[in-house]
Amino acid sequence: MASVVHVAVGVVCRDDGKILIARRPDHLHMGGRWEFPGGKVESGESVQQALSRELLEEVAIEATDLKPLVEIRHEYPEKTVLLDTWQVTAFSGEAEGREGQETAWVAVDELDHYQFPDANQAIIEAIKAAEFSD
Ligand SMILES: Nc1nc2c([nH]c(=O)n2[C@@H]2O[C@H](COP(=O)(O)OP(=O)(O)OP(=O)(O)O)[C@@H](O)[C@H]2O)c(=O)[nH]1
Ligand SMILES: [Mg+2]
Repeated sequence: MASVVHVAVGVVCRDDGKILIARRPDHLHMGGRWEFPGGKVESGESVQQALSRELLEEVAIEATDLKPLVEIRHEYPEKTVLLDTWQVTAFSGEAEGREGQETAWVAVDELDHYQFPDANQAIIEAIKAAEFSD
């Protein structure tokens, strides 16, 4: 059985309710599509540590408060991912694509206008559901 890639994913939420998305570089898996920033959990790291590291490396955001949102397991033809997704409710720093990626702050009801990897539909639904329970 192929192994599952454990990925820490951050839904960074600004005070005005907008969410940070970034465009995946063309040469990567799901290149050209928009994503929530994050990356693979490395051995010896907790998922929170991985997420904090990835947010700083990719979009210059220092997360100061994380809460679990949803875990999505998705099978792509080439690999299976576990998207361990957290809401970043407090952070410091100005978001910028440190790896040259385009970034955008998007209202929840505009997320549907962007093309994400297939696994992300379930994350977007969880974001919409969380909005009403806050
Ligand atoms: N970061 C992130 N990855 C996602 C999302 N949705 C999704 O299917 N993935 C998949 O999760 C996998 C791992 O994410 P990644 O490429 O960001 O990993 P990483 O930052 O550690 O990259 P690296 O391996 O180049 O160092 C990729 O196959 C990617 O396509 C998402 O919203 N955010
Ligand atoms: Mg990444």
